[in-house]
Formats: sequence, C-alpha cells, structure tokens
Amino acid sequence: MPKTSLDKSKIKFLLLEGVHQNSVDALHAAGYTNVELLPGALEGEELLRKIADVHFIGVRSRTQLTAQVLEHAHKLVAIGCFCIGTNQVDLKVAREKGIAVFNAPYSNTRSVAELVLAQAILLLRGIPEKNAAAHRGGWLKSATNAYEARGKTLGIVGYGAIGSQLSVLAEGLGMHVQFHDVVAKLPLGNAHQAASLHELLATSDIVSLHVPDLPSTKWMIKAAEIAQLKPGAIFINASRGTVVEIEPLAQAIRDKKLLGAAVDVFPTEPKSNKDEFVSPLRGLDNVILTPHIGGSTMEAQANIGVEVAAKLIRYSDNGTSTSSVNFPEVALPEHPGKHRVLHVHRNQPGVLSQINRILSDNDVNISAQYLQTNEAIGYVVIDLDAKSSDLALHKLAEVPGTLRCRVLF
Ligand SMILES: NC(=O)C1=CN([C@@H]2O[C@H](COP(=O)(O)OP(=O)(O)OC[C@H]3O[C@@H](n4cnc5c(N)ncnc54)[C@H](O)[C@@H]3O)[C@@H](O)[C@H]2O)C=CC1
Ligand SMILES: O=C(O)C(=O)COP(=O)(O)O
Repeated sequence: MPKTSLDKSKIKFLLLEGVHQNSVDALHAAGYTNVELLPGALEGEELLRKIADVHFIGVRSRTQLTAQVLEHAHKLVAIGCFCIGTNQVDLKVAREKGIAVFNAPYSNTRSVAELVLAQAILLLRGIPEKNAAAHRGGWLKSATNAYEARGKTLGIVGYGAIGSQLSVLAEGLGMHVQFHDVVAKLPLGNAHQAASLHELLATSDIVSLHVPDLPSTKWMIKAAEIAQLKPGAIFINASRGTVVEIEPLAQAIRDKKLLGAAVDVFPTEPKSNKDEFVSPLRGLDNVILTPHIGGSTMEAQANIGVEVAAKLIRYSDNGTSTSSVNFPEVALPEHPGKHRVLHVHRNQPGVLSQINRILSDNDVNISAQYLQTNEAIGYVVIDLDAKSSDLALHKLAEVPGTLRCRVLF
C-alpha cells in the first residue's frame, strides 16, 4: 500500500507537453524543487518508467494516462491536466487508486471561442483556398461563394463554457445562434435551443462542435450526420478528434457538398512537433487544419500554468481537493502546530470506525477530522499532535481498504 511522508525537496513533479514555465516557478516558490519539465508527450516504456518514479504528473491533452499506465504509478498522489479535457486520463482507475485529478476548466475557453469565430469568417469568404492559391501564384479574385457572417445561422453542438461564449461573440457579429445540448441550458442573448441535433445540422450555415470526449460523443458525427448538413455549409471541430469520422468529412469536402471546414483535433495526433501529421484532410485547400491549438495562446497557457500548479500545491501542502474532477472535495483550513494525516480509502463499511478505533486505542488526540466520500472512495483528513503522526501513518496505512495515506507536517 503506497504511503508517503516526504520532505518537499524529495517530492517529484514531472511536467510534460511544455506546460507553461510559470507552473515550474510556482512549484519552486512553494518549496518543490524537484521538478522536471519536458517539451513533448510521453508514451510507451518511457512513460511507464517515468511515472513509476514521480509523486505528481502534469499533462496536456496528448499524454494518455490509461489504466495500464496508472498500474505503474505506485507513488503518484495527483495528476494535473493543464487543459480542460480530462479524457486522456482514466479517471475511474485514478480514483480507485486514490489519485486525485485536477484540471483548468475555464482558462482557455475564450481562446477556443475566438479561434472558431475567426475560422468561420475566413471559411465564409473562402480565404483558405484563396490564400493557398496565392502562395502558388494563383489569383482567385471572385465574390462567388463568399459571404458575410452577419445574418448567418451558427449551430453550436455542446453549449457549455466554450459553446456559450462562442454564442455571445457570434451574436455580436449579427449571427443567429442555435444550439444542441443534452442538458437544458439557459440560452444567452437571442440564441435558442434547436429541437434536435438533426434539426440543428439541417438548418445551420455553420456547425461547430464543443462537446467533451465521452462514450456518448464518440463518432457522434458520421457519414449520416454529415449527409444532414445543408449543402454549402461550413463544419468546424475544435472539441475532440474522436467526435467526428474524418473520412466522410473529407469526402463531403471533395464532393463540394460543404463550402469548407476547420479541424483542430484529430483521432490520432502527433505526439510532438517533430512527428508527422497524417490525415485524409491533408491537401484539401478549403479545410483549415490546425495542430490542436484551440487553447494554445500565451494568455491561456499562462493562466492554466498558474491555476493547475496552485491546485497541485494546495493538495500537496494542505490536502485540499476542491475542484478535483474525480475525488471527494474537501476544503481544509491550515493546520498550524499540528500534523495532518490524509487517508484515502475504498468506500466500504467500517473503514472510518477502524481508523477511529486505532487512534483511540493508541491515545492519539484528534484536534480536527474531516470526511468526504463519493460512490467509490472516502477521503478522511485528521489533524493530530506531531508526536502521534508517525504511528498514525503506519497504523492507518494497514487498515483494509486503504488506497493512499500520507502525512503533512
Ligand atoms: N481544441 C482545443 O484546444 C480545446 C478543446 N477543448 C474541448 O472542448 C470541450 C468542451 O469544452 P467546454 O465547453 O469547456 O466544456 P463544458 O463541459 O463546459 O461543455 C460541454 C457541453 O457539452 C454538452 N454535451 C455533452 N454531451 C453532449 C452530447 N452528446 N450532445 C450535445 N451536447 C453534449 C454538455 O452538457 C456541456 O454543456 C472539452 O471537453 C475539450 O474536449 C477544450 C479546450 C481547448
Ligand atoms: O483544454 C483542452 O481540453 C484542450 O484540448 C487543449 O489541449 P492542449 O493543452 O492544447 O493539449
């Protein structure tokens, strides 16, 4: 059973995919000097070897922390997703192992919304094609198939943080907005909820996807859905590459059924800037292909770096798990003069009573206790006298059902 009680300088952080330097600075400032920052994603043997040795890992959307990878994460206390999506992490397995997962749910939403709006305007004017032709010496001066955004209907699939922000920006341009969501959402401005996905697809001039990667959104746009789009429509996907089947989309572009498309996310993405990008959409001039940079702005990355580093530091320093995406949320006060035992266990009957029995049998004076559970795990935090913490750590780590146990000084 993994248990930790470490000096800060021995707590290892591995940050991947070039997360912002300010996260390293924040960790250093908080006393965590053992931080490795790598520019790309990791996979295969290298990831397994590295993850086995660290207490905290930071990733973006590319590194896959699957059940198999997490099997090797013997020391891991928490995962920071320096992005919105957490689909790259097996959240359930992480939870069952007592590993808390944090993300930055809002820091890059504006960047995505701005990019999508810009792409919609460029595609309405046929700019990608005209630009590509001009680079080859061509001159496509023509108004044919070039339109203003004003008065066009934008269909947003997934009216969450990004979709609703896009809605407001698009209305500012004079567009009509409709959306489809599985949850009833308050329409902003003059936007309205479409009767169904089918109706949205069939009646929008531009369709933009903003759903998370879920089993229910996997390949939600296939040949049948693409066939429902209006002739001459524009299709944009900056959500996840698993939401849209690429081949039927490429075919609709080749058949000139669609005016254009913008795609930022792909079923398989290169793991770093050194690897080749392969896609059936390559070579189609009226498709804007971007390398998953919807959230890649200086502002967003700086905000994400600060936000996620702060969540990891708080969880490490103090045990607060607020805003974790897979963990019982506990907001904890400081614990001056006391030691704090953090105990993560399976949510099964009897664990808490055993913990309290052990503490009482050993005359441990509890100055505060906090408990939060979800359907899978329980998270109990106990503040006690410094002299008792070593004993408590070792005894509580042996309680059946214990997943992780550590002590904070
Ligand atoms: N291209 C990029 O760089 C970025 C991509 N993203 C992607 O965008 C996604 C959305 O981000 P947010 O708006 O912040 O998430 P969000 O969670 O605020 O909104 C997602 C919305 O989709 C809805 N939804 C879920 N399943 C649906 C379905 N089957 N049909 C229709 N609606 C459904 C939800 O009810 C929710 O309202 C992220 O999960 C991430 O995958 C996020 C940031 C950057
Ligand atoms: O925030 C998200 O979910 C994104 O897709 C952005 O991913 P990235 O950090 O650019 O790999």
